[in-house]
Amino acid sequence: MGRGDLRRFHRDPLGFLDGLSRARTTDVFRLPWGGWCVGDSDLALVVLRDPEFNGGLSTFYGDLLPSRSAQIALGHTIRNTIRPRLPEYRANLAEAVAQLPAAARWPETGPALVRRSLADLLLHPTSTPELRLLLARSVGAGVLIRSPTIRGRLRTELLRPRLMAALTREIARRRARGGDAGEPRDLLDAVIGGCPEETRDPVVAELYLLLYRSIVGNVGYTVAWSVLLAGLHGAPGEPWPWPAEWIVREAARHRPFVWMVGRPTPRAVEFGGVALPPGAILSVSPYLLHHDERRWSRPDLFRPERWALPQACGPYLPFSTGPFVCGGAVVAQTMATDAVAALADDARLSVAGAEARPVVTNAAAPRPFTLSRTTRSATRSPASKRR
Ligand code: HEM
Repeated sequence: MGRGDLRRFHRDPLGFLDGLSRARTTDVFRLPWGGWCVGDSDLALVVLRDPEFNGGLSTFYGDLLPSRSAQIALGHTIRNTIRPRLPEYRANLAEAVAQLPAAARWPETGPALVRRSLADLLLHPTSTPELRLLLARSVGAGVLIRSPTIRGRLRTELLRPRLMAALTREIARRRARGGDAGEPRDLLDAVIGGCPEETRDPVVAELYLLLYRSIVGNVGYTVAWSVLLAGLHGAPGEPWPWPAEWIVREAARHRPFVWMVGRPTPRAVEFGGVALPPGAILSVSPYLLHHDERRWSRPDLFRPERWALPQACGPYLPFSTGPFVCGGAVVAQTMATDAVAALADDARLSVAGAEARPVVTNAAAPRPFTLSRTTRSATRSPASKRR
């Protein structure tokens, strides 16, 4: 990518992608950082749904697992481990939200809140203190989302090997002890039990971190987008006028955290007016689909009330679609909605320093902002509280 493009991309990544898509002369256009992007919404859905582009192993797991059936089995195990623990997550959220400072620094507070509310399920308290500490430090250290700065990436390079080594030791320890056949106590037990027995300890560690990132990072940053956008568009000093579920849905439409998903072409194909060699990466951008003016009314506006009529909405894929759709979509939607509801409960929220332009590395995260939260019970006078 040339310097000019790089500058424009950093300044406004989504505007840059919009510009490329508008200027395209074919339905598929070249991305300056490599690969191709599908600009036409119908063709984009074909790429995600057609068996031609979705055979073999999913790009999410890469080659960490030996077969598609092993990938699917692990996804099911993880979802079934988290789902029954959601009431516990909800109860912990209320406590974690109550302990936030009156003015908290976001977006990191999003993942921190999710991590804290799910702490014992992510890693059982009997795990080594070193590993617990390293995982806690992973929030905001480039493990959940790639840092945009060299300094940030250096910090990640220092933390990540230590985290992987501690995880691998914990996995070896648990495997040597032998699992009891009961329910997994935490996500790590679920990953150990949910992948084929011959999977090596360091690979189990990679799989754990991949799923940990999906849960803490993807859900946490989705919560951050939700409060940022609701804060920017709600009336200042007033409670938000929308149900938490609509806010989360609309935030994931307007600013999908996973802004691109890619599929390699299985052979030389002519697609969208372009001749592609085998192995070329065809990317689909949920952002572009969510802003297709032919399929959405005023997609440029953040309008949670559009979700009162979901049947009138256009193609919506924050969790992708087709055979490789997110295995935790329903759980993730519930977790994000619960977190936004807990933050908005009995509170007035206002954002400062917020803007809707993201920072894009491997995903689209909000830029730093502050969220101030005042509970209405705290602002009532002692006399009115007694009444
Ligand atoms: C808001 C939060 C989340 C978002 C936005 C999200 C989004 C996605 C996306 C876009 C994909 C890739 C699909 C593709 O390549 O087409 C994916 C895959 C996946 N996600 Fe999520 N995810 C979230 C949370 C979760 C959670 C909480 C879990 C676990 C409970 C989870 C488990 C998975 C799994 C297992 C896959 C791989 C599916 C497969 O290849 O079989 N995700 N996710």
